Amino acid sequence: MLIIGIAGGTGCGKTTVVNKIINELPEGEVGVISQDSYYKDTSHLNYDERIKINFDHPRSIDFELLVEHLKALKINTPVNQPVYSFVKHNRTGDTVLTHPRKVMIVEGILIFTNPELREMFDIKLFVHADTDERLIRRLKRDISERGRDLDEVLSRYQMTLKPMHDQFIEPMKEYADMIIPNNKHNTVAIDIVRSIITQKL
Ligand SMILES: Nc1ncnc2c1ncn2[C@@H]1O[C@H](COP(=O)(O)OP(=O)(O)O)[C@@H](O)[C@H]1O
Ligand SMILES: Nc1ccn([C@@H]2O[C@H](COP(=O)(O)O)[C@@H](O)[C@H]2O)c(=O)n1
Repeated sequence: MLIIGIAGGTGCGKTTVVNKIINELPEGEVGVISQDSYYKDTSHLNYDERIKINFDHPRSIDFELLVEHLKALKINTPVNQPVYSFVKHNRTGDTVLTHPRKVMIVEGILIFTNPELREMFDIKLFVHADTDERLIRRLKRDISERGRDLDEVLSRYQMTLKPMHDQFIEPMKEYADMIIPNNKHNTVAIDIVRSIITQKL
């Protein structure tokens, strides 16, 4: 199994890049695990307590479960990926049965911060988009898809997102094998990654 890690700040385009990579590959050959599915369970908290969580800090992620799942997939065992709700700030209780594939892509803002997980990646990619571009994209996406409003996005940005990005995410570029510039849609980089995957299939 080839395991590819794709990191980068919120709104840089990780999900978009992954979808473009897999869209033109044979179905069933490449699997995806999203770090977002592994936000810790917050059922013990009420909604007002949940919205105060710093979701840009590594401690908000259940890395133990993520590593356990990736190890299971490596030995050909399917896993139940949790489903996460950005509206409720919690896991929904549903899971998605995820089968092992020849190539597994793991994507998420903080995936290179955990040494055990980082060591599991055969290839590490970092998607870069400028800070202002990412904020604009995040605003539009969170308002249209994640049940947020302007104030929510901007206050989260100032209070936690930006400081955590500077402290934990940007320094992870150091570990990347390749940085994908994504201020504009980058078809060349996507073709390169797709051809690396195709060689493995
Ligand atoms: N290169 C790009 N140019 C313009 N918009 C983009 C680009 N890449 C992604 N987007 C848009 O930005 C938003 C965030 O992208 P997404 O892939 O969800 O980012 P991430 O997974 O890194 O948070 C989405 O609405 C997506 O359509
Ligand atoms: N309940 C939550 C959980 C996470 N976030 C934000 O999601 C961002 C990471 O996801 P991307 O798809 O954008 O990479 C991260 O910056 C968290 O602030 C949230 O808003 N609410």
